[in-house]
Amino acid sequence: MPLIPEASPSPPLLVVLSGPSGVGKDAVLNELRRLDRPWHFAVTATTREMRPGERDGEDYIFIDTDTFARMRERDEFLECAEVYGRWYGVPRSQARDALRSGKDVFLKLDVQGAATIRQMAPEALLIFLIPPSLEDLHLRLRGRMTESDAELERRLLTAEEELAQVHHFDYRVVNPDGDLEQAAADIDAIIAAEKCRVSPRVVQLM
Ligand SMILES: Nc1ncnc2c1ncn2[C@@H]1O[C@H](COP(=O)(O)OP(=O)(O)OP(=O)(O)O)[C@@H](O)[C@H]1O
Ligand SMILES: Nc1nc2c(ncn2[C@@H]2O[C@H](COP(=O)(O)O)[C@@H](O)[C@H]2O)c(=O)[nH]1
Repeated sequence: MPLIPEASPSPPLLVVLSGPSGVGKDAVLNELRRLDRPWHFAVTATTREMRPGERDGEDYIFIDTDTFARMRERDEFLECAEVYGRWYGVPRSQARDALRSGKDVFLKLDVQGAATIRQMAPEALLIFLIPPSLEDLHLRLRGRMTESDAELERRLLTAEEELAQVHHFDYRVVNPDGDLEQAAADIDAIIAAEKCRVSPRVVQLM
């Protein structure tokens, strides 16, 4: 009798979407939401100010520095880091509960955050989003009009350092100019391929 291959659903993935500031992580994540897959998009807590058009609890959970520090002391963050002088952290319960319910979980992190997750959960799937060129990245960040000139300069300098870290990731996806659908389709395809692995990634979070 021929063997029947293992056909049970593969375990949920912990997907980190990283890349330099302004490359389009949020824009691509919004595109991915539209695909309506069984995915949970973690909402990060931050101490930075809300930008015009942002919604508390949807784009970020906006909290003050004392509240963040208390949550950090109580070990309530799966990962947290100071980025550009503000604190950002993924609430642990959010990621854990979604994984337990069988959903793949997306985290949007800077490169240092991706490295922390790799150490903590080596089976996490790390995707690095890159711009078609540095010039495109500059134009996107400038065009967003959310940073002062000094802050813009700081983010662009950091971006060059971060782009050199691409080899720490499992996949790199280009976010082509004016074609978010392509970037989202590439990520969707990566996840579909991961679901077909003979030895699937198994993520265990504390
Ligand atoms: N494929 C694209 N083509 C053209 N513009 C884009 C594309 N993707 C994103 N943008 C624009 O680039 C700007 C930065 O995008 P976004 O805020 O999503 O970046 P981000 O990587 O999430 O940044 P940050 O890390 O600072 O949160 C936005 O104005 C967005 O509309
Ligand atoms: N390490 C982490 N980095 C995070 C997290 N949430 C967001 N970020 C990164 O911060 C910068 C700035 O974001 P902005 O919204 O203020 O422009 C960007 O690179 C994000 O990827 C997190 O929970 N941990």
